[in-house]
Amino acid sequence: MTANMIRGPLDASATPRYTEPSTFARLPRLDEVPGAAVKIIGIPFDSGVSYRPGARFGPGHIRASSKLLRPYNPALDVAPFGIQQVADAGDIAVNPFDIVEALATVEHAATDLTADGARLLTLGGDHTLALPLLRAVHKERGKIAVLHFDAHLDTWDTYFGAPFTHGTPFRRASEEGLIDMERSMHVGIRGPLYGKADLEADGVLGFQIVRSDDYQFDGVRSIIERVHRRMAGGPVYISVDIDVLDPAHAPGTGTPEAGGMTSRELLNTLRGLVGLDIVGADIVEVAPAYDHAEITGIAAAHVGYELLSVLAANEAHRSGH
Ligand SMILES: N=C(N)NCCCC(=O)O
Ligand SMILES: [Zn+2]
Ligand SMILES: [Zn+2]
Repeated sequence: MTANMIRGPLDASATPRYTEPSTFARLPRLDEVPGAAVKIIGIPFDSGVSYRPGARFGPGHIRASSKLLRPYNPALDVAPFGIQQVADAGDIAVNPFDIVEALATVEHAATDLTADGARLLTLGGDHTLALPLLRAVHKERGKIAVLHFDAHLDTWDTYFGAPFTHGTPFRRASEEGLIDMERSMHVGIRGPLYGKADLEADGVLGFQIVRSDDYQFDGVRSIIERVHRRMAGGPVYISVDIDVLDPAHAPGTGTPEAGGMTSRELLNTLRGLVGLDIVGADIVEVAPAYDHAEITGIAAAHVGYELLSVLAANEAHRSGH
């Protein structure tokens, strides 16, 4: 596709920002364009949560909070919607009463949406969704490194005997052999655990941990270097649980933990990922009922914008634009 055929966001000086049904960043819907290299997909599912419900309303809230995003990202000197076609593919309708069925629906929809080689940016929904999204990516690319931003490990075994919950996706994914355990990391971990054994069990799986406190003691640059040392040289899937941010920066989430990173630290970390082979990403656990003044929605929208900017910068580099 040539550059002048690419459709970008609606022009805010011609169509005010608060008109039109919401798509992410006011991008076109997938059915309005011939195809898209990057597809944004909402998954309104929160049947896997252990505490406050409400992340099923995350996709709509993130879209509503993304209307102010502009086409040029000066931090990376890139136009995230101008290098390749990005489109909003709407929502996947999933069964809220049957988690196993919902996960199968997500896996199949993600497989269909990426059959043409497109990459997915998923708006959740709770963190259970990372499992079917990794299953779909694994079918295409084999074992993938996971860069997991979260206050929580999400490698617990079961909750009330249930294997598929928002606290267990990365345990199930590693058992299923989807993850390259030599190259995967949790970033932003903090807060009380059930016991020291949680960390030991996670270490046995093979994740490396960057603690939230490392941001204070080591700084963003050194963490970006750690990520590249660990993850370069193969496919990387990025999963962003919005509770990686401090509740001051993201109150609208189901299992908040004090002592998290700032949105500036997270956005700068994401900008540092240019050059990694990013095969897909998700933003999960946005629960608008606990949000105020769109604080969490705006943070999530900017996380999405930076992820799209990294994909665009990689594509610009690849195609020599
Ligand atoms: N927010 C996510 N994904 N997981 C939190 C699980 C914390 C718990 O119930 O102990
Ligand atoms: Zn979490
Ligand atoms: Zn999580």
